[in-house]
Amino acid sequence: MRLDYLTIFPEFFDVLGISLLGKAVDNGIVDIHAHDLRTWTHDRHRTVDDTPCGGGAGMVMKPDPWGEAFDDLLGADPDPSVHVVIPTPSGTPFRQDDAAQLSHADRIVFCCGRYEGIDHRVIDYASEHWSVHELSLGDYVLNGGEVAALAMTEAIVRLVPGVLGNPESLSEESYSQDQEGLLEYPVYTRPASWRGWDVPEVLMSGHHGHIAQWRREQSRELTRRRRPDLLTDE
Ligand SMILES: N#Cc1c(-c2ccc3ccn(Cc4cccnc4)c3c2)n[nH]c1N
Repeated sequence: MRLDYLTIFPEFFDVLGISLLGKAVDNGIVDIHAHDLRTWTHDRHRTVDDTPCGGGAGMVMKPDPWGEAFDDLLGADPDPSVHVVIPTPSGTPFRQDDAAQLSHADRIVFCCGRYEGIDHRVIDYASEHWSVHELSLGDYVLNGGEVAALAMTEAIVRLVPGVLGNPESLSEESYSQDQEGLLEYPVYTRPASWRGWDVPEVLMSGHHGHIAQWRREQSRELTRRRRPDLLTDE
């Protein structure tokens, strides 16, 4: 899987060389390239923004640098197997299903905007050539797309075979299909008693059936309290 990031802050993506994703890069499972969008500017000030047509506060990212970056990175031939991910507050919510689908992609280009966003014609042009996903990390406002791209990257890449040491752990996580899309149950480790708090007895019983039942009940109760929207049968 090749991941490209178009951004005016490429250093944001230096962290991808650390930990699990770093190992995935070292193992050749993932190939990461961060690009400074100003590479595709031609004026002395390396300008990437301009005033919004129709007025309004702030600045909008000019289309030209993005178009020239697309030309260099992707060429002009349409290829639906290339996925262009545009983090945006107006995007559809990024969910585990999106991460799962994108984990099968061979190529993903993240377009990280700043200011008040990217000239919409960039999205229109990209949509004619590649598979475009306008996605939002959540219902809060960030200053740009980089943090969202990092979070989406981790959610996607950890699902790629060979990246996680123990793929079985994926099936027991919150939002995973094996968990019926419920929140994950509380987890514990040693010691059995810590500052007056004990590990639930059932988890120390060695009775796998009782443990599985307790975990299902915990997941449903936690989901009922915190995320009733995830419950389908109530
Ligand atoms: N994904 C995602 C996001 C973003 C986000 C993503 C890209 C950009 C490019 C610029 N801004 C600032 C900005 C602020 C307000 C209005 N319009 C733009 C971005 C915010 N904010 N919140 C999310 N969940």
